[in-house]
Amino acid sequence: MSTVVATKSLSVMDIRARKGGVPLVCLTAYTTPIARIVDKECDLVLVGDSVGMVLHGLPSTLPVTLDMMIMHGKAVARGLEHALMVVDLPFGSYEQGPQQAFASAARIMAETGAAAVKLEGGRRIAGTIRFLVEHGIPVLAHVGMTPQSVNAYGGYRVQGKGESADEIHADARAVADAGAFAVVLEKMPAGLADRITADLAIPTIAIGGSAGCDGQILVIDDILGLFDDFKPNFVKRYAHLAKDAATAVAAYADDVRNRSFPEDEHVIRDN
Ligand SMILES: Nc1nc(=O)c2c([nH]1)NC[C@@H]1CN(c3ccc(C(=O)N[C@@H](CCC(=O)O)C(=O)O)cc3)CN21
Ligand SMILES: CC(C)C(=O)C(=O)O
Ligand SMILES: [Mg+2]
Repeated sequence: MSTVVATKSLSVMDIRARKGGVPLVCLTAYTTPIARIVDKECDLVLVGDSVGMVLHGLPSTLPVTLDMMIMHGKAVARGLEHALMVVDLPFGSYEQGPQQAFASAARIMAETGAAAVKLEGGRRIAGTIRFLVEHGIPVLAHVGMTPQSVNAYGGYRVQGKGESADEIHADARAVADAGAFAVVLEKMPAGLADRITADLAIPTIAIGGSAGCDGQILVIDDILGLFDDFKPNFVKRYAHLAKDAATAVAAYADDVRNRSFPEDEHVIRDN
């Protein structure tokens, strides 16, 4: 009989308890092989609606559907043993109110095994967050620059500069009061991210925030150098895999044209 080491995966309570502690390591994942890789280092893995832009070539996250999120959620779940899995509620699947949000979130949880969902918005969505939490669905909130509002912003612009800092701070407070177990702070001045982090009792997870936040999250393809369409200033590339892939494809193409591939070891002989 094989010995199975019981690897208990992290819960939302474990994430919540990391407030003020060792920073939470978070990344996105969309596929099983990448989930296996990030699971070894991450506390939280997000199946982000960024999947639409990163893997499907869509111009924004707005066309991403609930069915797409569920398909990628199932794939990621197969690769995780340790990290907490969170799935984004896509644009159009929750804004009508608590009932619509619950139906969408319940499908995600039942069909993928996700431990929580993430939705974008502050004060305007706080009632929905409260409803989900009261009905057993943990929520990761997301305030600041929320990409599903790109058309309202007129671009992926920094939010919370100057006067509007207090608006973002009020949004963060509202989602924490509504029962979110943590909140993503996206693309805002570091000073504001620090003030929110000091004020809230729940962990803040930054993407374009501050090193003082309780955790950091980035899109996996961005850190691997696999996504080249744009590079937000908050992205740090730790590898250049698109370049490596292009080099590999060019070498294969050369080999095929010169008949250097296949070699002896790649062909089947009769005896
Ligand atoms: N690959 C990827 N990384 C992300 O962080 C990400 C996605 N996709 N898709 C969904 C949203 C969109 N996000 C964005 C998108 C653009 C900027 C941004 O700063 N854009 C710059 C242009 C950068 C460039 O062109 O190099 C801007 O000034 O609008 C920030 C966050 C964050 N999310
Ligand atoms: C970058 C994170 C926060 C996200 O929402 C996504 O990947 O969709
Ligand atoms: Mg998202």
